[in-house]
Amino acid sequence: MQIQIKGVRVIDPGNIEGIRDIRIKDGLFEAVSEPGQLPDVAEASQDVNVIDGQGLIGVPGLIDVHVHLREPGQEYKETIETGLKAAAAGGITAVCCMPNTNPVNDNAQVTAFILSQAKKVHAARVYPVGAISANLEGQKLNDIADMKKAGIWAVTDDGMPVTDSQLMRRTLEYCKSLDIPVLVHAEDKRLADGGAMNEGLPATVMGIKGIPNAAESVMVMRDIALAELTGARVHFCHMSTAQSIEAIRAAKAKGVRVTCETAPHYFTLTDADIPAYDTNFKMNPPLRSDKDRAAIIEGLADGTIDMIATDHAPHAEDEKQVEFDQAAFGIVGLETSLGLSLDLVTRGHLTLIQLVEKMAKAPADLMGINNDIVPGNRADLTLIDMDTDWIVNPDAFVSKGRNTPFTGRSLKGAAAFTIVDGRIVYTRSSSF
Ligand SMILES: NC(=O)N[C@@H](CC(=O)O)C(=O)O
Ligand SMILES: [Zn+2]
Ligand SMILES: [Zn+2]
Repeated sequence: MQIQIKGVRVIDPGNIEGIRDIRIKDGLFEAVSEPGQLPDVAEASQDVNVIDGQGLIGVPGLIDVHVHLREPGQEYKETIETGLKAAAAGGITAVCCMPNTNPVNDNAQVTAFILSQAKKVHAARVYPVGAISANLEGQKLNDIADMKKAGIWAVTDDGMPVTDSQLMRRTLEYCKSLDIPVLVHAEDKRLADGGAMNEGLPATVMGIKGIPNAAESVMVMRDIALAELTGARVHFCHMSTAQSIEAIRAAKAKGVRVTCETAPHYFTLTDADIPAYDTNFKMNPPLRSDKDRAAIIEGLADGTIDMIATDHAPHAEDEKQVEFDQAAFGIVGLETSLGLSLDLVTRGHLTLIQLVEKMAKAPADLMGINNDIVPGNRADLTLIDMDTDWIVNPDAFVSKGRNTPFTGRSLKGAAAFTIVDGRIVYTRSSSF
């Protein structure tokens, strides 16, 4: 299949910013030219898919470095197929899947299984992340070198912190020698102490046990110290607090090799927005105060926060339709991420170029892949319609998960086309 995109505004930071015609062939970008320079499609062969790029923005395929696909083992929540299709519907061309499946992705067989399942699906790509410790138990280090050979690009015990600082030091030394990053779920379980939402007035009013900011930031500070000690690459997942951002800002200024992500809910919502006992607003880390939300936006704007990832965490209805403190932590995010993130541009917090850096370029840098829109590179591309107004309706989600706090929210901007490996894997229908 060939694709020709005419007159699209391309934003590929550091490479292109302007109107271009793009030709895609055999999975690769074949030509990227100033408008009017490509031969007319009528001259080309019949199987050319022509897209009128007018009014659309073309960006390198969006990459989400933090997604829970739930397969193997919890296919009732999500499968690799539904998750990768949901990603495509959200304009995301590649996802990194967390290892907290059942069995855990703590060995090369599970990694190979995930890759083989993904191969059957024509949607987003998958980049598996392996577990640090056997069964995420924080005791025994896995054979990370073997998993790397099978296809992982990073490790994490996400969902669980690595409580043992010595094990974390060994992990960082091991991963430094393999040149792969360690993704940190920063949580001090003793400080979190079984809490279910942010510690503060809203929790007190609802009578729900709170989780203090320090439950996150003390572990961020510990792992900055260990990154400094070992020289390893540390990436902090789902940052939610002002104190974490302050610590990472200082670490970067010192030259410590750390990066971090936040998720759309942390720059969009606060604990004061949680309707009484609504478990679709429950996730880990929890929604914080307005001061934290402001610090997250500031961190995105000044570059302290490198990227936006969803922490897409689908759960079944019966895991959410229980008392707040009993409900599963986590919300879905793949299909709302772009719309919510574009709001940062609308509100003037980020430029569109900065947003593309946070949703496509910085993730690629972390993973060591090149997603520039240049001839010869494989064609992963997201075409964004900035003007489309739509309302979040979980019943229309491609994901099996319906657990979103954004039901009924009006958003502006969405993926019009998602192209992976030179194939259109998603086209937005006009019925939205
Ligand atoms: N974020 C969540 O609230 N839940 C995640 C685990 C995690 O990301 O820590 C999950 O797997 O459900
Ligand atoms: Zn986590
Ligand atoms: Zn997660």
